[in-house]
Amino acid sequence: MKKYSIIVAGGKGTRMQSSTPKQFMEINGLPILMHTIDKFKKADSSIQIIVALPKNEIPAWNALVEQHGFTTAHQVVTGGDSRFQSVDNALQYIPNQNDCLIAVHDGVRPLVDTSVITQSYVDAEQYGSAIPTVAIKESIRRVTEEGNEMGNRDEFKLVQTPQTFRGDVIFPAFENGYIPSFTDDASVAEFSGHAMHLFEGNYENIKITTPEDLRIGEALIQ
Ligand SMILES: Nc1ccn([C@@H]2O[C@H](COP(=O)(O)OP(=O)(O)OP(=O)(O)O)[C@@H](O)[C@H]2O)c(=O)n1
Ligand SMILES: C[C@](O)(CO)[C@H](O)COP(=O)(O)O
Repeated sequence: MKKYSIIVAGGKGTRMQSSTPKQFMEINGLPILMHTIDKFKKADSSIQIIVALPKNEIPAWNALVEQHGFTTAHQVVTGGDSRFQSVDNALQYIPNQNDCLIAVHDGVRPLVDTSVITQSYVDAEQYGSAIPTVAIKESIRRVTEEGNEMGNRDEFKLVQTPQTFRGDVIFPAFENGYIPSFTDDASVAEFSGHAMHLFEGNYENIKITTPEDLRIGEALIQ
């Protein structure tokens, strides 16, 4: 089956509180988004990469590609107002809806392990979906109206990306439309009636969201 990757980088990075979109911020001299794109190329050079960017940031991205001599092949598409919309826009650029595997990955997760990318395609072909998760290491507490109470961490997993799907699962799910409680692609696919297949992610695969995450990224990226 043909493999695609939709790398979503259409956000504003509000929580990073930086004038530069966080996906363009540099770690070890290279924009985060380029580190992320290169992980997919390294995992499997046959993967067709689609990158969703805010419309007004596309010229800046093109300038960065030029500046860094970035040659990894990718198709740039316009993102949307929500992550859902950015994925949905990118899906329109994939022709053979039923005969493909599509990994959706956050542009700001450059620390994904290539073995996790590879595994996600293998598992998605077999199960229809492949969602990387890791166990919670800390204790958790449930916030209630009265205060808070202990929670059972064995009932939860932390969810990462790439979230990978067969075309026959992801396309109909996104056609059902958006509801505000969707936080990822697994929730979209689950809402359309599919059970999600989980597999082991890698702990380093953090989502660079707030300034301290940048320091972790700097320490871990080779
Ligand atoms: N309309 C949107 C919103 C988010 N994303 C992407 O989804 C990923 C995860 O989102 P998040 O970390 O929340 O990024 P931002 O939305 O940019 O950050 P914030 O919520 O702090 O504004 C990021 O790669 C982001 O660029 C996207 O493609 N389109
Ligand atoms: C998709 C995701 O990274 C999985 O953990 C996460 O749900 C994105 O959340 P955000 O609030 O849109 O960053």
